[in-house]
Amino acid sequence: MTIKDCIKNYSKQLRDITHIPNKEVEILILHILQKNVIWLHLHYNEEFKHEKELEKLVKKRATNYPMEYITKKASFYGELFEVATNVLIPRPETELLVENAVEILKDIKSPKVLEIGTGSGIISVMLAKLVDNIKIIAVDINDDAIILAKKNAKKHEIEHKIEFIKSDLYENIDEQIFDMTISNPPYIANSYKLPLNVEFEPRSALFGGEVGDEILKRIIDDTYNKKIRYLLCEMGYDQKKPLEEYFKNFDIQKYEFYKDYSNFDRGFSIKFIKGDK
Ligand SMILES: C[S@@+](CC[C@H](N)C(=O)[O-])C[C@H]1O[C@@H](n2cnc3c(N)ncnc32)[C@H](O)[C@@H]1O
Repeated sequence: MTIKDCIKNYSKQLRDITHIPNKEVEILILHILQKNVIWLHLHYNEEFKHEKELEKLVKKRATNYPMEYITKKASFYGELFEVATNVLIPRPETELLVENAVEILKDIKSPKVLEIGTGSGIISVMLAKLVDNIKIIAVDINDDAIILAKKNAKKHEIEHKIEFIKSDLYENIDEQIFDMTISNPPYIANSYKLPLNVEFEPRSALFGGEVGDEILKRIIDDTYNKKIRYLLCEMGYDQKKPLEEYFKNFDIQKYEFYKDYSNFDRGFSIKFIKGDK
């Protein structure tokens, strides 16, 4: 069968799970051949010699298994990152968290940042690439995440700017001064029924407790107690109201919520008044 016929035939099996079945079969073919799109356009009519492998991958994808876990790649902020099973796949809305952080950090000379829940390392790697003289400590409770994040830091040649530590929130971080804590923590309520494709991602990266905002609140408490000036977090679309209420417990100079690309509330930045109450 030619590449063109393979795309036509195998895309039928993906119609129920994606609105771009042809494109996805193309990506799987390119993944098998380790070639790029330009190559594909020049070789559509050639025979495809790896049909068995393609059939296997299409079958897997038809179960809603994420493409990124098959290709082991995801793009974030216009850059390519490695992904791995048992670590959350980067989401485009998290780019807004990075963007907001860069806006604040560009006015701080040699900023020191703590990232909680680094996952694949996308946030810390992008900050390291975009902010001059930055130093970052990035933590996660998941060993696989730490391994992957280190790989991504190396791939982007900024490993000297980030120290990765296995830690439950601030637990293994010794007393030191940070200008900012940034986090995209797990924030979904434990009882929430996940879409099928998300079921393949680690629960520890997604679920934040009975209500969903428990880890977010622990991060707010600890960041305030550590006297860190800025806190930037991603959050669930329905968490603005309860979090705004929670902010009343702290001395805050200013806070702002931001929306995602679909116009849902998606995160916040807090500037604390440093020092004791
Ligand atoms: C929503 S994922 C975010 C991953 C990555 N930063 C991103 O934006 O794609 C949350 C991450 O927090 C980590 N995590 C969950 N609970 C944690 C805790 N108590 N302390 C540190 N990290 C935690 C998870 O392992 C996961 O990697």
